[in-house]
Amino acid sequence: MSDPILEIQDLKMHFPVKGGVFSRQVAAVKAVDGVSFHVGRGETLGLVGESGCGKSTLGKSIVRLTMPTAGSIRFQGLDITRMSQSQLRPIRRNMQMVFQDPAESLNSRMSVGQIIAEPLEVQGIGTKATRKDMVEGLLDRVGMPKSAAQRFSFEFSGGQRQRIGIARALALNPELMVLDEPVSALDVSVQSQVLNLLLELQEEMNLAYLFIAHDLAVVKHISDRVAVMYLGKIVELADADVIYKDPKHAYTKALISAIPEPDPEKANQRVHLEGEIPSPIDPPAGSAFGHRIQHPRYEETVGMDLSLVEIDKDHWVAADPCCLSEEDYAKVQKMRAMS
Ligand SMILES: Nc1ncnc2c1ncn2[C@@H]1O[C@H](COP(=O)(O)OP(=O)(O)OP(=O)(O)O)[C@@H](O)[C@H]1O
Repeated sequence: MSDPILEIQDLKMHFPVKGGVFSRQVAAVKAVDGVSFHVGRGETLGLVGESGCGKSTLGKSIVRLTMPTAGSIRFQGLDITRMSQSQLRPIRRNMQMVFQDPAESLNSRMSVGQIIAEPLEVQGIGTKATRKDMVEGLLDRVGMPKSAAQRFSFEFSGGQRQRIGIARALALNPELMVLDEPVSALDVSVQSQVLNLLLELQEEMNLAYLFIAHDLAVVKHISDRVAVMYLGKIVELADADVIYKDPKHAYTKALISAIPEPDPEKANQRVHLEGEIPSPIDPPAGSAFGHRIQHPRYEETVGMDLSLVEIDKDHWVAADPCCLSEEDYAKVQKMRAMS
């Protein structure tokens, strides 16, 4: 394993739900509910799961756009979980976030040059003249002409706007980028161009990526490891090729089978995801996926420890009898007893 740049331990982000005449907290949305993982230097960890499972909330907590409810975030060995905004300022140089919708995340009243130069200005880097050179260098790095600096982001296509967003995130020479569905809003042909750009930049700058996506197809080519998230928790985590070739969890298997398959015979073997995702306000007491698929062993899982167990080397899966084959569940129990 490469040296971890980011270590997340039992992270929780619960949003209060207020009600009644006194607007008191009556419940909580458990958007992220006890997540642990690490990202190595220069590594890409893909984070996948359906809409609403807590991926964006997790990404925003990691770059501390929100203050997590519990758990810890260590970045470059420093505990940043409860740091104030002023303490975070020097750290933000090294960790940046790129958002899904380039149109929304780029200020339409600023020129592209101003957008890219803004983080440099905030950090007090360079003079106006040197920042101009830096902006041109950054545009060149993401495959855009220097002349783009004088124009506005809305004058560009979706793919070009995402390149501008990436140039802005690169301005401070970060070591970690949290990429929240950076290609989901783009056409398939443009997606692969932006993914290739991210791969090139990673190689050049030894960048680490936390790459968030809602389907496994997008993260397949870019990730070293993949974490699968369901209702605020990680249910499986392993090397990318292991996740695709030997998935253990029923939810991972369902996500894999949703990847478009040109071979009609294989396409027929699709596992359809049935039922509704349970609410993160009132999650099931037992297996959240078992509850969704109305698994006959669901009741057994109420109050059970369903946390991750290392079933094979570096392959972690939730110890959930509703979601594993009998053989894998027996193995998981054995591994847990041994640890
Ligand atoms: N500020 C907030 N206040 C209350 N609930 C929130 C807030 N932000 C997110 N949530 C809820 O937390 C849950 C997780 O949302 P989140 O956006 O993190 O999921 P996601 O997996 O990124 O989904 P998507 O891909 O649709 O963005 C959802 O139920 C959402 O409604």
